Amino acid sequence: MWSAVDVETWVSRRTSRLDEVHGPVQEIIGKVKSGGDAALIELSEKFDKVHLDSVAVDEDAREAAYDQVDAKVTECLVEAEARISRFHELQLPRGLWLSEVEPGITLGVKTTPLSRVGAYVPGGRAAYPSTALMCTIPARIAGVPEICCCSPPPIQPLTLVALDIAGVEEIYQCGGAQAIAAMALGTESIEPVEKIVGPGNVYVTAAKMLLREYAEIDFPAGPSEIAVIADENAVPSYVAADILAQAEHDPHAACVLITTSAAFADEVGAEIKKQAENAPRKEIMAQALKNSGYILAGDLDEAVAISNAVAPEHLSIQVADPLPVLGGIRNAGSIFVGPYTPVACGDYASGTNHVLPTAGYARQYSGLNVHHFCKTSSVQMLSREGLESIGDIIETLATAEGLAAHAQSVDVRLRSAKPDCKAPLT
Ligand SMILES: NC(=O)c1ccc[n+]([C@@H]2O[C@H](COP(=O)([O-])OP(=O)(O)OC[C@H]3O[C@@H](n4cnc5c(N)ncnc54)[C@H](O)[C@@H]3O)[C@@H](O)[C@H]2O)c1
Ligand SMILES: N[C@H](CO)Cc1c[nH]c[nH+]1
Ligand SMILES: [Zn+2]
Repeated sequence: MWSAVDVETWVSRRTSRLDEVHGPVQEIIGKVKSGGDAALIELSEKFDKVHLDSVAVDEDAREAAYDQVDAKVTECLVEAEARISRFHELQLPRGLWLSEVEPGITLGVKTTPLSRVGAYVPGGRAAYPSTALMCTIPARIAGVPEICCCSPPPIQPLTLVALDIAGVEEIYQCGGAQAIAAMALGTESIEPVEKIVGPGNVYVTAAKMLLREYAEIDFPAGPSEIAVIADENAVPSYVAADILAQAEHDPHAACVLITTSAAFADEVGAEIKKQAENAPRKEIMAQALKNSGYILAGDLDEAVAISNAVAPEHLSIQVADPLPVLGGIRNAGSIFVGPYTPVACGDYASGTNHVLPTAGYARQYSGLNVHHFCKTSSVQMLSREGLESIGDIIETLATAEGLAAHAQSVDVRLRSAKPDCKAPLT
């Protein structure tokens, strides 16, 4: 169950799964496109075994959910909300900045929140109130005025409470690829959104990838993963615990230990066996551990190179001198340094976001943050002096491209008599 794996096999196995479900997911998308709400209700019966009269969740259901949630859990969700908000507020870009880069030429950037976004909160194998917070708080902080959320039926009271704490009022009970299709294409009840964020299983992720023509997405965020870089100074029981924490999410979760010590790899294997024995989700863990294992590295530089090739969702660094290792990391969704930083800190309560790219996509994507919910427009303001200083460049290049009207738009200003108009900021 715990054995050595080689990098190439491990990396290639993880990226191949989305193609396998393209057929069924296309079929689901087609049904939602033609059938709207009725298709959502039919697909919920088929995949979630739940009969719905309507997909929309009303305010009464949101309020009633509090009675079904332990008060201490609600309290902790409120605490987590505050910490997640604090970290994401630090990311807020300036609404507008302007800078005079040379006399008469002022350039800048105007940042605008998206108008309407959809958050997918998974709910198949576990309730994910923490993900409800992670998906929606950055959107709220960015200033998105309309945030809607879909989660599989029957929607979990925990998810409703978390969404209420995050300030989300537009909620639908609808899961899987059909939820993504509904948010991207729209139905009678659900207005289409500009962008869809949030993790999910392989059906959810495949639908997000296939519907990018209709709605922008965050990134593929599928079954959870962890890579641990450890030397012989690390604590085997801590490393095993972090591996099992991600393994319990999904049979397709994948965990890899990259270590410089074969003896340490064996100790972690023994700990995994011991800790998994009585774990409530041991069957899921056992499946996930089939996708997992260890890689022996000659030294920490090699371990870093292997980790960068893997590009894990979560990277835990458990070595005596972690900062040089951290410095070498190029590809990782979220990084956890030192023995007292379990990945669960970022999953729930430190404040960082746990919606992260999986399957090697940390190579090109960043984890969810406030910038995912903003777009920028560049801004420029030139005075006559500014235009004079670059007019010749514009006219020469426009003429070289055969675009005389471009050249004329400069010429008409500089060669004609100065009209009675005033440039801003002059
Ligand atoms: N990467 C991240 O940021 C992150 C964060 C949290 C959770 N996760 C991951 O999210 C995933 C959640 O998965 P889940 O399954 O628990 O919940 P989910 O909400 O993603 O999926 C459940 C839905 O899948 C659909 N479905 C199930 N079987 C199907 C089938 N045969 N054909 C078509 N559709 C089908 C159903 O409609 C159901 O509503 C886990 O893999 C977990 O590891 C990832
Ligand atoms: N580890 C998950 C991301 O892969 C996030 C999560 C939610 N709840 C617990 N963990
Ligand atoms: Zn987790």
